[in-house]
Amino acid sequence: MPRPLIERFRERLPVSERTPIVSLLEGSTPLIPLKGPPEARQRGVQLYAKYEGLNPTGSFKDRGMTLAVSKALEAGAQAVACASTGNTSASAAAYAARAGVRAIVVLPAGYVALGKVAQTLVHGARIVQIEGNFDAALRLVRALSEAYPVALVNSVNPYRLEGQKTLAFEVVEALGEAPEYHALPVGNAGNITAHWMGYSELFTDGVIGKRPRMLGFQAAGAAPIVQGRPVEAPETIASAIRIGNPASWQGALRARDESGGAVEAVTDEEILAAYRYLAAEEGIFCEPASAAALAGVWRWLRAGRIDPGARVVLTLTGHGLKDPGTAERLARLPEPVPATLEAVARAAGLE
Ligand SMILES: Cc1ncc(COP(=O)(O)O)c(/C=C/C(=O)C(=O)O)c1O
Repeated sequence: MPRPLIERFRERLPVSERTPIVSLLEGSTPLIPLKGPPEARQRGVQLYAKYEGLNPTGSFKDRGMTLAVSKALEAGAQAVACASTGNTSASAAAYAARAGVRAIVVLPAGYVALGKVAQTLVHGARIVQIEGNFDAALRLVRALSEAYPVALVNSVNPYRLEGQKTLAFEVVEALGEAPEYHALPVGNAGNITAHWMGYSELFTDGVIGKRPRMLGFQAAGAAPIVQGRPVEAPETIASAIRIGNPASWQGALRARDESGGAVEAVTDEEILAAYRYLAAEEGIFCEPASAAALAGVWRWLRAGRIDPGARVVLTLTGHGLKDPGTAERLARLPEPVPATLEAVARAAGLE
């Protein structure tokens, strides 16, 4: 029976018996062994998908939000606030509803794609659209949290990363030790920072004898860390990582350098090829941003950069249903056929 994430890893989290636990039984997601593309099988490389789309709101954000909202309640907050149209706001809204406090989401007007915030609205969040840009939205949620009993739950909140580091604990539990490589998409870079925190804690405590090489992948049109400078107008089909100036930039560099890993860019075409492969060949439907992890590892495999026999964990950060727009845009319905057995069998490829 899955337990609240905070209960499972209490001794490694900044909580006490005074911390109320706000939980939707997040975490405990499956680590699914993949058949893998030929380039992996030929080299005896075993890929695993850490399927974070199976969290309560459909993304890894729930790991950080359960802790951030629990700590906000402990501190007497009456509301939580963030500036995000994506998975962060959906998760904040769900956990605020669970906790019985208000969720406030501040967004630049015109930025709001209803599909992206529908989940947030259904959970009862209060969306505030401002006449300003994203930076202004971030500045205003910070000001709210300083002037009112409102907890800021963007990824600058340290409790978010503390909660997200638990993914590394679950991988080591499942494999018995750390994988040789751990790949994931990089947007604000909170997640790669948190993964590295988790593995480093276990390494320091002697639970694991080595840490994985961290492979972070950005979209080519939104790759500030790869380019070494902020990207003014980031562009990619992977909307969740369309970020030009990552909040945890330094954390990503630390994970890359201390692990002997890399932060590289993959194209939207490579992302979509990995997105289609995971759904059609492995039965795993993740959102485009998540598929960047496989896109990058696939490129490393083709270049012979993954050691033969290695184990590679891919963090698939969100469920494919979180971005139905992309799935719909790629879908092509075939022409109707006569309602006869012959026509249907032929159309189904049985003849
Ligand atoms: C599915 C999915 N995959 C990857 C990322 C990148 O993680 P970070 O590198 O830790 O930012 C996000 C991030 C989304 C937000 O930042 C937000 O929703 O505000 C995501 O939703």
